[in-house]
Amino acid sequence: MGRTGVLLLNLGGPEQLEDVRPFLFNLFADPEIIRLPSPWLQKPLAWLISTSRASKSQENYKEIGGGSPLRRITEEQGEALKAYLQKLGRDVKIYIGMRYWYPFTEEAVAQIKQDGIEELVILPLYPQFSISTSGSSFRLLDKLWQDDPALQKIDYTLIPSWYNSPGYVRAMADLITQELDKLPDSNTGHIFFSAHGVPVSYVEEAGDPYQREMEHCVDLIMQAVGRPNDFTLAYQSRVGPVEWLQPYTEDAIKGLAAKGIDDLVVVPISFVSEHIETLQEIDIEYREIAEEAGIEGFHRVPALNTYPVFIEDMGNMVVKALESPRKLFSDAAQLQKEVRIYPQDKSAWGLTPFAEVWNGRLAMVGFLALLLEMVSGHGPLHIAGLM
Ligand SMILES: C=CC1=C(C)c2cc3[nH]c(cc4nc(cc5[nH]c(cc1n2)c(C)c5CCC(=O)O)C(CCC(=O)O)=C4C)c(C)c3C=C
Ligand SMILES: [Fe+2]
Repeated sequence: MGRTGVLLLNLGGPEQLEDVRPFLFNLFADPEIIRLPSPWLQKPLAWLISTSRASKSQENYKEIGGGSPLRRITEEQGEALKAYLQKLGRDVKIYIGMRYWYPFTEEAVAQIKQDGIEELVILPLYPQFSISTSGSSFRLLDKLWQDDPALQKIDYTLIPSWYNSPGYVRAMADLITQELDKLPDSNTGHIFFSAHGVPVSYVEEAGDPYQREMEHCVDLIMQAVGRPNDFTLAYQSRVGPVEWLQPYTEDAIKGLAAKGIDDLVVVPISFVSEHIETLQEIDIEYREIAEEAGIEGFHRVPALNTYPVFIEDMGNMVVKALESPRKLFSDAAQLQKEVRIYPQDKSAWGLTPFAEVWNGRLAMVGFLALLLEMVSGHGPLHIAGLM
């Protein structure tokens, strides 16, 4: 058996307040996050949005202690995974590749190369596939692999999504039932799945399987919970002026309050670690909305973090992948056929006269928009919901 590695892919988050603006720049510079008709606009727009959004975003990070816990938790997950694999007799090196902050995916891949890894399992820490998350990381890996013949020698297996993996479903059901059992009447708590949203166009135009996988995932978890409780799936954290998947979490909470629901058991479902959208958005913002709307019991199911049933499931997925190398890769190839991940590839590249004129005009508009924002605090980016 050759040297074996597991690459855990994640989003990354700012560790201190000074990191927030450059982190946001990296995020918005990704065409899988903001889809523009021309790649030339990507960086100017990323600069504009990150500059104008930074202070509001910093306020939110301040409320959770000044930075994201994502790196720490991902490292803990990696250590727990390594220990579990060791128990199974597998000596595996774990690498963490974040998409928008340290340790960057590029650094992890350079280390994998330096360590002479021969067999690699690539495991995104997103249970459901989205163009905007796992898709973006896969695209980056694809580019790194294409540019480097040494990487092409690695025997790798990519796990595109795993929302239906039995251990993951069981782990989610365990944490939900533990929370339900704290209620005076465990059968009446309304189970409220709050998933990170994506724009509707990702699903309807680009073929993102995210919503389909999310709905299937919720059904599987509810079957595993095996209780008579009612449930809702809603989508949170929308950014910008376009339509995102509905129902929106805040509207769904208000709707349930109007129906007289007393106990809401909120389940963060699209992500396996605590992060700003659980600790700030759910625990502070949505709690306030729920309480103002008259819901007395707002309970939150913790994220999986290093919950042993979940870590063991990750370990079992890794072992399965190692025992059937490249088998799961065909799923990913199929996925790439179904999902139009790279719409920008279709547009003409190069500094054509058309592109030059429009980039110049848009840069001027952008600059004026930013000035207006800064002077008045009520410019077009506020109106568009990007600040
Ligand atoms: C499955 C999870 C996620 C999906 C889908 C997703 C899509 C998505 N996100 C944005 C914009 C932002 N995301 C931000 C932070 C952030 N997002 C996720 C997860 C998903 N995003 C995580 C784990 C984090 C990091 C949290 C941390 O602890 O630091 C942010 C920055 C925070 C903020 O300013 O609100 C933005 C912005 C878009 C536009 C998008 C789909 C197109
Ligand atoms: Fe996000």
